[in-house]
Amino acid sequence: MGGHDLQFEKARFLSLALECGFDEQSAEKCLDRLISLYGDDGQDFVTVECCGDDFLAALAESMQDTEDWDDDLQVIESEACGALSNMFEKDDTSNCEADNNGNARRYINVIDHSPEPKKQQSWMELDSSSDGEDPDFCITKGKDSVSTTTSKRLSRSMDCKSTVTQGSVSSICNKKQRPMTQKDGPQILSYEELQALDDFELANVVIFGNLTFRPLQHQACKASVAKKDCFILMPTGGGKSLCYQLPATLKPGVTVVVSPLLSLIQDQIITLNLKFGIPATFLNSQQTASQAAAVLQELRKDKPSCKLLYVTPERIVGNSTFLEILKCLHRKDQLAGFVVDEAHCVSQWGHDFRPDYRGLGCLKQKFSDVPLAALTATATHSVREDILKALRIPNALILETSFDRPNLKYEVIGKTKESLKQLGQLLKDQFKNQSGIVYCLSKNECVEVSNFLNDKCKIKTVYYHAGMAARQRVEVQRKWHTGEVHIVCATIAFGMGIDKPDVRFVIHNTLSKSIESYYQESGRAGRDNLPAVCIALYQKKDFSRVVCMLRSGQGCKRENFKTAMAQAQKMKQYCELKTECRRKALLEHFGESFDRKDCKNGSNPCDNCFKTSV
Ligand SMILES: Nc1ncnc2c1ncn2[C@@H]1O[C@H](COP(=O)(O)OP(=O)(O)OP(=O)(O)O)[C@@H](O)[C@H]1O
Ligand SMILES: [Mg+2]
Repeated sequence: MGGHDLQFEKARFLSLALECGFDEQSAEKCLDRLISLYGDDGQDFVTVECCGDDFLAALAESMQDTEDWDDDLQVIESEACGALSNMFEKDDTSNCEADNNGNARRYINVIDHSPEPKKQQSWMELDSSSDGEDPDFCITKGKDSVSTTTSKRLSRSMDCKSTVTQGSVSSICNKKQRPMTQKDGPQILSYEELQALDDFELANVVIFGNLTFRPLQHQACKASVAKKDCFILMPTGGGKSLCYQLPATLKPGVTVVVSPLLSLIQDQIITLNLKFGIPATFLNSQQTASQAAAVLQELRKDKPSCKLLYVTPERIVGNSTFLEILKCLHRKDQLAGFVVDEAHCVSQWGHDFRPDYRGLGCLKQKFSDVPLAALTATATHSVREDILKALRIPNALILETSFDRPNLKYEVIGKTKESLKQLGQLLKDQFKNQSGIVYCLSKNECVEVSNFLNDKCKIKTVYYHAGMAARQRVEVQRKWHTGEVHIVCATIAFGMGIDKPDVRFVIHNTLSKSIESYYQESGRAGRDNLPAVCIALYQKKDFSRVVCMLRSGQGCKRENFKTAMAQAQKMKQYCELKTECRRKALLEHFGESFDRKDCKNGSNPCDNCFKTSV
């Protein structure tokens, strides 16, 4: 390459760096080092195509970061394990109270998921007063316990006991709750209505407290009981858990659920055992030997009592003891099914690849007749194909709902010079007294943002990141959930297993590292299906910080960095869309075709569609 060409190439490198938000001076220095590294003979290779990524990686490294990235969730994971262990060590009866005969009663929440926006809550009593040996399920009418045809159908396989009084699932008021008024009163299902339900519908009402199914949940339950392999794609908060938890309670035996994080497992185990009364347990590599031994002993019984067993992937892949247990369950006809939750972790092209997930293909290889369900909210077409192949379920029934969340309004706002002031103003103008999350890229950023909002803008906020002590994090979660504080400034550590229905806004103070991450994080808004806003505050400079974070996270693996960069570039493109529909861009990323008119004419058009429609 001649000198002229090198100059030309240098200009291209510099414009690449500027485009990614790096400053010119640092870019020039880094480029000089790169050129000298290749020496005179190797200068032909100094092209953006050959070493653009290496250049960006070196530039990111040279930035002498003071930022404290929050990509190490190990601390939170260890604590989740501790919390889980504690739960199983003490007999938790906090959710129960005694009836007149001294029997423990458990109350569960019934949420009406009718299409009307306002959700109503009522309370239903789970009666566990009869003996525990041979559990039965009965519907009582008035005072007399009448075993109905429906109850017999359910009693064949359910482990939970429930009482539905007055011929209806209705307001058996939880004494711990406020009394109900006419307005927020109970949802009543008449005795006849209950009788008309099929087994799945009845279990959905009685065990899970939902009056209806969401799209595809019923099909997913049916497929599972019919022993079909399934691939379930539903948006964030769409209700994927029910698709395997409900059939697990109906089917004989144990359903083994693979989940990537202990914190997610912790959430599920608590909900299943304490809210729904479904016996569920877990196994993972951080348990003590005696804790694990107790679970294994239970699994070795002829008829284990637990319905769901949660495991992290490393528990399965290459673990011969556990595979033996699975074989033993299988021989006894007690292996009801496998579930791979957050299945995008299987694929290297997904946004959250976990190497151990890749080995889960061994499940179908060893237990070909045991149905496997894979579930995710974020999979592009190629990721989906990759997952089906890796899990060896090429003929799985694909159940897919739209990724669209029509109640979410997507918006990008260019940052001004005083971006924190701008954020404060935005919160005051648009989200006063509303619950929301402000996502930040690093630990120091979330502390800084929270302090600024508190001190300078007089907006009450709290911050959350993985570096805080467990006690503090629990306290932050409590304050936010109870509405004591409306706004959390957090890193991505805040989010796993969060299921707060009334989050009205998610603001990204710094863009996410990929479209998949953005979809997941922004998807925590509006889980109650009411309108909510997802705003990304953007400036080019922030992208260079994302590059620095990716560089620090991917170590020296060139390929990983390259993939991560490609994903981050797409997020950047999303932020830089001038006129195109953001909803369409998000959905098309996941391979879903979408007509822009639906965004324009919908009740929550994205900012670009809103601009062009007025
Ligand atoms: N049929 C239903 N009726 C009413 N509420 C439901 C129904 N199904 C699920 N839900 C509720 O919706 C919320 C989200 O469900 P779930 O956690 O299963 O979502 P998800 O699809 O797994 O989301 P994520 O992708 O974030 O993991 C939960 O609070 C759940 O109780
Ligand atoms: Mg889920």
